[in-house]
Amino acid sequence: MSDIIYTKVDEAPELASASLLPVIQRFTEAAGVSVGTRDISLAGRILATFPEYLSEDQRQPDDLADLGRLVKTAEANVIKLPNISASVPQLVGAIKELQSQGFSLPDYPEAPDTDEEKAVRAKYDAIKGSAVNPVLREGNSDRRAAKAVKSFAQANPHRMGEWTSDSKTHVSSMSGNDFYSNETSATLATATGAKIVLETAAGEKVLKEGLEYPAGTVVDATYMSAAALKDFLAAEIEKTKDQGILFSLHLKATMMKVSDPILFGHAVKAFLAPVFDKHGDAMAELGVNPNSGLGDLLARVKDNASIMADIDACMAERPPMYMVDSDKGITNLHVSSDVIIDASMPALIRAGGKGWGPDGKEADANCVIPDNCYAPVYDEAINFFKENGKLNPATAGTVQNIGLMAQKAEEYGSHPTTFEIPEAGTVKMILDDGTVLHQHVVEAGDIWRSSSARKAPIEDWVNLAISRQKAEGCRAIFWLDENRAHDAQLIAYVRPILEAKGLTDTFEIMAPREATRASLETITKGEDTIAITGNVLRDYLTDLFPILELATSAKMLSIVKLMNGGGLFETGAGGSAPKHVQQLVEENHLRWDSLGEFCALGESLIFLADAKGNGKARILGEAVEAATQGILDNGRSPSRKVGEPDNRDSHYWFARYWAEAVAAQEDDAALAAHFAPIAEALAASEADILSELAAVQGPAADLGGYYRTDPAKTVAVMRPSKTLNSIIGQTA
Ligand SMILES: NC(=O)C1=CN([C@@H]2O[C@H](COP(=O)(O)OP(=O)(O)OC[C@H]3O[C@@H](n4cnc5c(N)ncnc54)[C@H](OP(=O)(O)O)[C@@H]3O)[C@@H](O)[C@H]2O)C=CC1
Ligand SMILES: O=C(O)CCC(=O)C(=O)O
Ligand SMILES: [Mg+2]
Repeated sequence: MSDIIYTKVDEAPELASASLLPVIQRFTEAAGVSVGTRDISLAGRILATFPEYLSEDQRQPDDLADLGRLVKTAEANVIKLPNISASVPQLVGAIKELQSQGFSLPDYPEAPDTDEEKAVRAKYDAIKGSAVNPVLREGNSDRRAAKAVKSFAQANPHRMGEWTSDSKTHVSSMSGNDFYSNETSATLATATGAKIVLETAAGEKVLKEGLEYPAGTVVDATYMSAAALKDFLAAEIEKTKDQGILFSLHLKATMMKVSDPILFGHAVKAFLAPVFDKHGDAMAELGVNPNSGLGDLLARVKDNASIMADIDACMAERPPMYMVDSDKGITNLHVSSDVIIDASMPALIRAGGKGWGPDGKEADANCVIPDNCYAPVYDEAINFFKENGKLNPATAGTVQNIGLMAQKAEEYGSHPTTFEIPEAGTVKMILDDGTVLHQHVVEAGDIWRSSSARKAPIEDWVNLAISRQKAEGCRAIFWLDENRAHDAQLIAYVRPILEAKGLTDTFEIMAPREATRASLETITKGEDTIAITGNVLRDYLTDLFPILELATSAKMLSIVKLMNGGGLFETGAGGSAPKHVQQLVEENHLRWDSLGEFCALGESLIFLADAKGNGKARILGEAVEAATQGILDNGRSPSRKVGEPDNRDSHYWFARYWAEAVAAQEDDAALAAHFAPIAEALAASEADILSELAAVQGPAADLGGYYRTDPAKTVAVMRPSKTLNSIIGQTA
């Protein structure tokens, strides 16, 4: 096993790796540190799942399972880049591409019938959505902007859209019968097994059995009423039209992979309600599944003139929709994975409450976020900016995050314990001793979910928050709502730990709405605060605040202190930026910023130095920090425009600053001597390297695939400088 594992992923970060990883492997070799890879890409995970369909030489090991074991050991040192959490259209796209590349994989069974089809579907469904992060995250999360990154953002503030008090942008959520209002929660006194059943007039149907919870686990259950959701969506569509603003829906269908595609499907149905009323049967025959989005729907009905005419007539009556890409006519309801609330809401807030309309112009929007668990965060942020005007990134303090996520804590909606209820009845969670822990009376179509958080991760999270607050000395708030069932159980864990340590006055506990306001007030004053949150708010806030403070979450330091002693270093807090790949393919310019990778690499090397007593690794790690500073100080980050320096140029500068920093240090003369000629060669060849890199920009680039690019073509595109390659050498 290599000392450090660098994950192979998809899209923009994977392209960046083709250029950056050879530098990392070459430089770390000098400290006796090996950097290997494990494939967690969507394509790689698909291939690893179906060996029986592949020839011997096409088969791939199950690297995710391997990493899942590694992160439970003290030896783990993993640099984790963002990977695709696939929606169904993305999964189907990846399968088609792999089939076209000669992998005879089975099709994704849309409506599985035979036992074989059902088995294939179950395997594909396990790959869907957020299937990687919950396996690797065997620790809680510590996300913040490194000091250098925050200072740089203050000295070079990005443009922010203006907020005015008359903005019509607002958040709309259900008035009840949602996950928030129906939640029940309990902490288990002893370890137990459990099952989930649906009792109907016809008898008992087991939804899930074999659940096992250790003592102290907080177990919740709740449901959203489909009828209430339907009424809510219909009313919001009308209200949006009356207000003359854009209709927008914000969900996280990738991470909440069971619940949120269903909510998304309800919105598609509500928007096209008259069309579904009239043509429902014909559309079902054409294979339309509203959960797959408007894009898939249109592709299936395009040859039916009568349905198309009714769709056009319906859309003409509807409010304009918030667009993902107005040039290409891609709406908010086209593909569920295109609108990811953690990125979409902050982008809209950063823009002064504006979204793009179908006419390509900016407009105010109704931000529909059906459930009330976390919608108040965005609602209050919008209220705050309407009252106070936009945030000033030059003077704003920072909101750091300590997030509960270890051992699949609070994996709402992505759980194997989330169900779309097939028929009316009572859902019960029954413990092994017969106790009914939770029960809800439900109707057909309601979405019922249970999630849990174990005792050890909760205690670890509170202790991590205590140590981070001690290190920073700033305000620290537990974002917990005492009126919410689940949060009340967590508060019962938090208070005694704080009391026992005499820290009750050091920490505040506030509901998300109040905590949002308090945090915005704090950073507006130029002060810092730590948001100590559950898993979903960890996700939401580590995009919201970075996007306001730094323009992007790509620059975040994202450390997962694994509970068994290892380290997992995530890069940034954002995703895999599909738009960046598109630009590279069209005009050979990659605007992906690898600052997240640089930060993670520095942390990983210093962690390795501590864990293995490797002094050379520490020197390399400290030099990475100096190089990252150099990138910022000298403005070497990628530009967004073709013809200007891109990701590849930034890697050249990173390699050069890194080599120069090692060559300049005096603690290890041998290491300095090893790096001096590399630094000199990089400096001496600056003009040649930069002109070789610049020469390739402009024309289209061929990667030989999207989900599984051709390795040789990718290297040719991402390493176009012969001079740089001769200094760095080949990938190990
Ligand atoms: N941890 C993980 O594994 C995560 C995976 N994802 C996955 O990523 C995909 C895309 O998600 P999406 O929500 O659109 O989020 P992204 O974070 O990929 O994109 C939002 C926007 O942020 C900017 N951005 C993000 N990263 C960088 C970077 N390194 N350098 C420069 N700009 C950056 C880009 O803005 P611009 O276009 O203006 O340049 C981008 O379009 C999905 O498949 C999703 O499932 C999402 C979140 C986390
Ligand atoms: O796992 C995912 O799909 C997304 C994770 C994410 O957005 C995050 O951790 O910030
Ligand atoms: Mg996120």
